[in-house]
Amino acid sequence: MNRPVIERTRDALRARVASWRAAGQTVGVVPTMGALHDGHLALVARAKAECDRVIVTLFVNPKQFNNPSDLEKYPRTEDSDAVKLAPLDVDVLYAPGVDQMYPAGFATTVSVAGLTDVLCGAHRPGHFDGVATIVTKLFTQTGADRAYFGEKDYQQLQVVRRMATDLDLPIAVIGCETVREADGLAMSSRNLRLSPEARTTAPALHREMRAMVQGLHAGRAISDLRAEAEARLLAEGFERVEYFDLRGAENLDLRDRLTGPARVFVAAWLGDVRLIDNIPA
Ligand SMILES: Nc1ncnc2c1ncn2[C@@H]1O[C@H](COP(=O)(O)OP(=O)(O)OP(=O)(O)O)[C@@H](O)[C@H]1O
Ligand SMILES: CC(C)(CO)[C@@H](O)C(=O)[O-]
Ligand code: BAL
Repeated sequence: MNRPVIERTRDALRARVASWRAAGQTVGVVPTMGALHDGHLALVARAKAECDRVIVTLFVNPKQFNNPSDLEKYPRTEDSDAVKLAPLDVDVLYAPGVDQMYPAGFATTVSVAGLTDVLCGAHRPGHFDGVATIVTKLFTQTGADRAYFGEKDYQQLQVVRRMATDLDLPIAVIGCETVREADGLAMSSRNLRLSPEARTTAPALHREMRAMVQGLHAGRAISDLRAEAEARLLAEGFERVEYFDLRGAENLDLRDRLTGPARVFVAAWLGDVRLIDNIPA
């Protein structure tokens, strides 16, 4: 039970990884923006089980925030994050400053076409360019063999897989199931910003996704199911539903019926918090 060593610079991180490599050890990385919860810790536990050494990264990446107020309000809890990682014996918490990741003159963007045009990509302009750019840097800086991402951010997982394949990055991208609260709400750092009342409303999102999947299996039309789900969410106190779609699990192509592997995806605003979730259909 040790708090992880905290590294702040790419060069110090690389020196440490080089010493592990010299000893023939494998390295796993879990990229995060901090405010750690049990969803993150499940990724870390899986990495620990599969790799000799584990790096958790903590960087609130300004380039992926399309909304300045969202960036400003993003929870920052590095000290308690380090405490939460101690029982998992994580080797390094890599928490670089913005100057390490985006030094003066930084001018490169990694952009994945197609997959990023839909769902969150359509509603958060520039978001996935910011994610793909920073994840590319985290992969090259850590030199990890395996990287762990949650299915809660399913579109992100697919974008990162595409990017790693297309750029021949020598790293395996592993997707891990969404960890939920007992009432079905997907764990998320942004849940910390829900008012107590909004927190009691939030599990409706998961309930409505399950109702949608049940309805689809019963042969009902997606347009009717979507209209009913949206009406119920608005009646329960959600301000706005951004999308509520059935899409192919790999290419995220829009579907109007169940054919092959597919998932239901939702994004909705509750107060000033944007919640996203998805489940297999
Ligand atoms: N409930 C969860 N179950 C499994 N993985 C998760 C869960 N929540 C987040 N993750 C994963 O943890 C990694 C880091 O995510 P991040 O730090 O953005 O946390 P988050 O809870 O998703 O925060 P946000 O509120 O920004 O969505 C991502 O790969 C993300 O998919
Ligand atoms: C992958 C990630 C750490 C990149 O900043 C972020 O998008 C996240 O926390 O899911
Ligand atoms: N969990 C995905 C990161 C973001 O919403 O910016």
